[in-house]
Amino acid sequence: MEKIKIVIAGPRGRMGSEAVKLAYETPGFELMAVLDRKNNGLTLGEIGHYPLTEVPVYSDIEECLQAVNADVLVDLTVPESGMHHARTALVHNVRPVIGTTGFTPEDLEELKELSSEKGIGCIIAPNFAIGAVLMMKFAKMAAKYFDDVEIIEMHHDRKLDAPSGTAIKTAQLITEERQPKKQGHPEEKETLPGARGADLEGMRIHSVRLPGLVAHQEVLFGSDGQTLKIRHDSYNRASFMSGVKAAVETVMKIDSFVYGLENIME
Ligand SMILES: NC(=O)C1=CN([C@@H]2O[C@H](COP(=O)(O)OP(=O)(O)OC[C@H]3O[C@@H](n4cnc5c(N)ncnc54)[C@H](O)[C@@H]3O)[C@@H](O)[C@H]2O)C=CC1
Ligand SMILES: O=C(O)C1=N[C@H](C(=O)O)C[C@H](O)C1
Repeated sequence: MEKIKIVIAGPRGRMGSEAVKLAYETPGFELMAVLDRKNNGLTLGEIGHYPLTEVPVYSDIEECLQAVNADVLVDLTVPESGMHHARTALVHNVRPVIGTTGFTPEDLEELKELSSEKGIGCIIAPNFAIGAVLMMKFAKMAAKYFDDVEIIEMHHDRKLDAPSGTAIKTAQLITEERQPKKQGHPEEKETLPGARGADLEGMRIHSVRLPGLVAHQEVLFGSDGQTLKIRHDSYNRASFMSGVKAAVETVMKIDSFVYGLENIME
């Protein structure tokens, strides 16, 4: 079987470096190039710790995709670059697998349209960890029975976006079951702004940032006399890699836009 030819954006990052390892170690994958903000013209071997002396580094995606024959672009960067990379990949008929979070609803709509115009797969995955995807599915199930819910996401303090992509996706899945409802006391007042967290249709989302954390989330449901807590913890970035692998394999087989790994899990 032919190998899946991959370009990875963000190879020096916490996630990108794990993804490089995955692409390098997976027999069915071939790492064709990486996209880095700097180091254009060098090789991956020269900028990282890998014996990948043949893999070229590009700083410009247009130049990269013209020079390299790729099937899939994996992006693990920042929202502005991620969006530019995903859009450009689709234009070049390269299938995006995007783990970068912080996209706006308009960004997602644009990628959905472009993917449909091109008739090729595009996967946006706010969380690649199987446990986190299950947490989101369970939260959606529970929302059918509980009207009151608060999401507490906890991440390392190098994270740029808040709330996390996972928290937003969880909240969106919950809204598919829950009617909008203002939670808490009808006359509650914040004496310190932000104390009650972000508000999505009346449900509250809280973002904790601390050194020492990796990626954690609790979904707390409450009703008369009982609470239900659904929690997921990622203790390292390797926890995301089986999901990245599954997304790369799946994006080759689909011809549509997918937002969230729960949509491709069997
Ligand atoms: N979907 C998922 O399961 C997960 C998603 N993430 C998301 O992935 C993204 C990256 O996270 P981390 O690896 O922790 O961040 P990081 O800060 O460690 O890495 C980001 C990398 O992107 C690079 N970069 C920025 N602009 C670039 C450009 N134009 N071209 C090429 N590279 C560029 C930076 O130099 C940096 O090395 C974030 O949006 C984060 O929220 C993180 C963990 C899991
Ligand atoms: O930045 C991170 O670390 C993570 N980002 C993703 C998100 O925003 O949900 C996924 C995971 O939580 C780790």
